[in-house]
Amino acid sequence: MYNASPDAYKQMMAQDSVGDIDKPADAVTLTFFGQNVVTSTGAMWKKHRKIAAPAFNQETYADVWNVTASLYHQMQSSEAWKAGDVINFPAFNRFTTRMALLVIAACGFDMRIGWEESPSYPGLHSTIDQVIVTVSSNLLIRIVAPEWVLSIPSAAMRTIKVAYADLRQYLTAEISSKRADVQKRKAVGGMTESTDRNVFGRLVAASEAEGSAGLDESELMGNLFIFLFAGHETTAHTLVVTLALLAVHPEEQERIYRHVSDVVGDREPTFQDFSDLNPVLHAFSEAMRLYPPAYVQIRSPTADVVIQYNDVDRPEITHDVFVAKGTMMCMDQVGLNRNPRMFPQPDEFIPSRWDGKTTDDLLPFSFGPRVCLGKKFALVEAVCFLTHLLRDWRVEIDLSGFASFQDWRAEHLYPTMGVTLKTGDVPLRMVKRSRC
Ligand code: HEM
Repeated sequence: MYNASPDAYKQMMAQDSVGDIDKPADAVTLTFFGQNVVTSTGAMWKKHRKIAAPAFNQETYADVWNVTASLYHQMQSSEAWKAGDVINFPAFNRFTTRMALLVIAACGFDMRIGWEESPSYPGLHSTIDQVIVTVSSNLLIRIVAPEWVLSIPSAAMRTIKVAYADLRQYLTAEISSKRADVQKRKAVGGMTESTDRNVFGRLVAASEAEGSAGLDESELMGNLFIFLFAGHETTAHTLVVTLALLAVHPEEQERIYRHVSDVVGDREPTFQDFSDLNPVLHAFSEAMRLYPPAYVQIRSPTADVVIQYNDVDRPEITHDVFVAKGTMMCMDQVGLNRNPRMFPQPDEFIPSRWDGKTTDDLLPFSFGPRVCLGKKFALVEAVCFLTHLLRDWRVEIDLSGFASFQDWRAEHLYPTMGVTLKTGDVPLRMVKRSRC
């Protein structure tokens, strides 16, 4: 059964894993490093969520802002950004991917890698940032292909196989070093460090706990992997799409620029500004509505359920839909987010449609008890990055060779559906604003 009704989606997801709706076990595929908070169901999911959730707090979000801002400034000082006042980037998504990866590495794992650094670790075949990018950009092969496919003697398969082995080796070494660190502090009765409270610290500590509250080694590994992956791909793609859509809607971009200038003037934007930067947030939300990265959620009722929806022509009338136990439900995020009943002119980029709405209305992050754990993390990172960039640069696209924006969009913003929904390389032109 396909669902593109936001009302029905909210009703179903409100019961997700706590009522009569659950993830069907055979629809879950990201378990090759071990069960984790995304893949597990029932009591196991509750345990994983309880362990990881406290790591997502105001202290973390302030860190996300500061790390993103610092990486932005480092990026600005790098060679690629010194090419002049007008710079053409053939694949701007590489910048947003690197940004999002380094932010989750720093704020989730305390791996503080500079913009131009590529740390290598003993025994790994490439630098750790390359390893993570190779692993996450080849997830689909890993999911759909049987294990033996990785042994096919081809350079591509070897690269993937080696990257997976390297990531496992790296995470194992990081776990040992974190454990040794915590033990040392405990032995001298020392205080816990703030890094013990980030998601990595909490997961490692939980792996030391005994009984049903603890994580076994495979669950620990599974969660570390999922946070690295979920924590960067989705944000990176939405960021580049936001910039491309603002490039073809210069009036929206100018509105944001004026707002940012009014709020922060010439000073450095800070985390305290976050709640005053709604136009930036709304541009990101609107891009995510049009291109929802997690484009489908599969659910199945564990008992017969009844869903209500309002009549299309007479919304005051409610209909019941009976959904039998075991029905496979495909929650279609593209359909939900382009449903004209909730989003008039659904295919248009209209950031102001989010004015007066709350982030509960942002269905691309899901809804209910299993709403995305990294939602605010992603929003803070996005608002910080976009605020800095759009204040310093005007973003444009090069339409030469294209009859219209539609043609450009069909070529460069064509979504492909792999593990997440993403586009190919997005070429963008940056034109320096006079204040920098
Ligand atoms: C634009 C960015 C993001 C989008 C659109 C997004 C979207 C989603 C969606 C739709 C789900 C529900 C999936 C399902 O139930 O089948 C989800 C779950 C999750 N996300 Fe995100 N996500 C984003 C960023 C992040 C970040 C930055 C992190 C971590 C730092 C993260 C961590 C998680 C986790 C751990 C879950 C599982 C929650 C649970 O099942 O209890 N996400 N995300």
